Amino acid sequence: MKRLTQDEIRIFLDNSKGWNLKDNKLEKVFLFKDFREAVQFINRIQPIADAMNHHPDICIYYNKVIIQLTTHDVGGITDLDVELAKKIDEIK
Ligand SMILES: C[C@H](O)[C@H](O)[C@H]1CNC2=NC(N)=NC(=O)C2=N1
Repeated sequence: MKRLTQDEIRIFLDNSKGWNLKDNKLEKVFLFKDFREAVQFINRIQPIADAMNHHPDICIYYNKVIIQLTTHDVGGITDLDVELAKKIDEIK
């Protein structure tokens, strides 16, 4: 994995929809009809995250899911976080 520079992070944010920088993590808020759909979304993330061995921080508030991405092993944002962000966008 490769830690991203601030410029590389900015390029991803500028070219993505809904991802922001929060506490030095990539963050996006996803809204659903209800809790069931929110949980189903998280369940679709699970096999992707396990296959990558890279896992999101997730908060769920009824129909709102907040995904935060950082690489805990290096204490920063890496290419794995951007890769996972793109895969999560694909399954929304
Ligand atoms: C031991 C295991 O491979 C590591 O702890 C992996 C698991 N998933 C991970 N996920 C994330 N987001 N960051 C990590 O550093 C990380 N490390």
